[in-house]
Amino acid sequence: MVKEREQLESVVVNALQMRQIEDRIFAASMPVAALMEKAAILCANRIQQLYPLSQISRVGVLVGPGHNGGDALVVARELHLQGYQVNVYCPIHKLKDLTAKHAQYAQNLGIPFYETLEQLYKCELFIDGLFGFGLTRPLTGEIVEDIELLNQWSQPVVSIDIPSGLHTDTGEVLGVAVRATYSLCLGLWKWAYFQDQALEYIGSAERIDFGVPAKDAWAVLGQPAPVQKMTLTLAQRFLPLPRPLVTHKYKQGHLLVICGSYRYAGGAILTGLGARGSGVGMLSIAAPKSLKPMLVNHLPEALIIDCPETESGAIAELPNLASDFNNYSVIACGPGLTSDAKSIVETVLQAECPLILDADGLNILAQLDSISRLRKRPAATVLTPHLGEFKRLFPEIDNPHSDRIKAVVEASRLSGAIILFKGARTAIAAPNGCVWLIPESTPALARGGSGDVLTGLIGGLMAQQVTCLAAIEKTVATAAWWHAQAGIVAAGERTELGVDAFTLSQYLCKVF
Ligand SMILES: NC(=O)C1=CN([C@@H]2O[C@H](COP(=O)(O)OP(=O)(O)OC[C@H]3O[C@@H](n4cnc5c(N)ncnc54)[C@H](OP(=O)(O)O)[C@@H]3O)[C@@H](O)[C@H]2O)[C@@H](O)CC1
Ligand SMILES: Nc1ncnc2c1ncn2[C@@H]1O[C@H](COP(=O)(O)OP(=O)(O)O)[C@@H](O)[C@H]1O
Ligand SMILES: [K+]
Repeated sequence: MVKEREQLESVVVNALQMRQIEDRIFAASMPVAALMEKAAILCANRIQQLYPLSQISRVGVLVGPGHNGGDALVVARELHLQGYQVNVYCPIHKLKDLTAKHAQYAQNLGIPFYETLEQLYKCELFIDGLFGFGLTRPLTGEIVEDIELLNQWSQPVVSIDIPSGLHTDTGEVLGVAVRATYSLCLGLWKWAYFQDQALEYIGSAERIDFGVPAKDAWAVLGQPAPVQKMTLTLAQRFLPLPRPLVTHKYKQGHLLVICGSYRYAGGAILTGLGARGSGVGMLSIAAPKSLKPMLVNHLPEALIIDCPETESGAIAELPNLASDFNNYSVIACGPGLTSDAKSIVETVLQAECPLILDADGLNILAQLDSISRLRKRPAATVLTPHLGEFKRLFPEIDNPHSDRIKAVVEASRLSGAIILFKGARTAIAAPNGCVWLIPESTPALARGGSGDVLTGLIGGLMAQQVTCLAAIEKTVATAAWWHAQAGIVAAGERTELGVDAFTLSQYLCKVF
């Protein structure tokens, strides 16, 4: 049972799936009112922990017409019974039956209901129960003005299930949305919590586990669930630890990194440092020959393969390497190559081992119009685009930022590759339909070179796990989670301004 609850923590659903799971619970005779009571009492308890009566007393509760409003009224009732001064604002008068019952009871308890939001301006805390996952069309009219007013005020806001006005799946703002301090996601994590465009509305995210039966979740989603968030427990499970006692360097994976140019020399170092952080057994770096002294200086453990250079200082060719690709477990190619290294990417695409393409590797892939070739490769390909690279690679996918989860799934389907779509909430999709979401990160990582560290880390982890390649996407997601956590730990110690890419690489070893 414990394991099942733990598994449910990593499940991420869309509104339709949540509705289907809920319908199964109700069909099995759970009373709707009892489920609401359970979920909302847990919310009330959490709100009291966050904002104890000793610190605030006056609470404004915003109640919508559906069951999100019903939840809010249960919270209002409980806080009132605990001694908070609760004021309710219920802008839409036509309520669903259960919500109307709770409104009636709250009024009978003597909780005051007000006609305008302005009348609640003295409240020290707001509970947002206007709309939950039932919101599908844009908000209009007075409610828009109410939410705009609430957003202008400085009091904390706790949103129940999701900030009102956000689309549960895409995280899109439907006209206007509440900017929450905390969002208490009910039951199972919803997609919006992992969509970049929703983040500034969600505030701190918490899940309220009201006991969704695992069998209902698996019946709707299948098992394992197709969309999951990475957790510490899972990341630890997917790491190549413990190492076997009897092993040697080549058994711990041999990563070949192909990167750098005279112009972008640092990209080669940072990718190498990311690989170093992964614990990979052997690291080889193919780079323009003029970079060799510098690379040896920074990465004495790496084998540097010095390559002839173009006039512009890019790698001109890979000496003897093309025939030797079989010596490597994995190849990571791209950071700092410049667009002059086209032939290198062409050559690397012929390698028979798993391949990670990043940065200029991706731009060249787009220029070569070679996405369709990836499917013919005998081993897995991992592409790690940020939004700009994503658009160049997949021009047929409209507005990928407007639903990053859908976009990454589509990109993986189109290319047959594992796609890691970088962002504030990085999303990873595999051709088998599995999606992994990275639940937290830090804007400290929005700095040149942090992606290079990630490429090395992914490559190094994959190289160590090359024997279980059925689950490459798990390894890629573990690397992305690790990278984000290193950023969080580093920013915690050094502020968000203190996490340059080199520093980030030094924090990788502090995460686990
Ligand atoms: N899942 C679970 O396990 C549990 C779920 N629970 C809770 O139920 C919530 C879902 O409840 P819900 O289905 O009643 O929908 P909700 O989000 O309250 O809003 C729908 C209402 O808004 C209305 N409406 C829609 N758009 C509108 C617009 N633009 N402008 C104005 N009105 C608009 C719409 O009206 P209609 O479309 O019918 O005209 C309808 O009346 C969920 O988020 C969670 O909090 C918990 O109680 C227990 C466990
Ligand atoms: N606002 C943000 N919040 C969290 N992580 C971010 C944010 N912006 C960027 N990142 C992360 O930083 C890395 C940047 O990679 P990339 O854009 O390739 O940079 P570079 O090419 O300069 O190395 C990615 O892993 C991305 O997910
Ligand atoms: K809400």
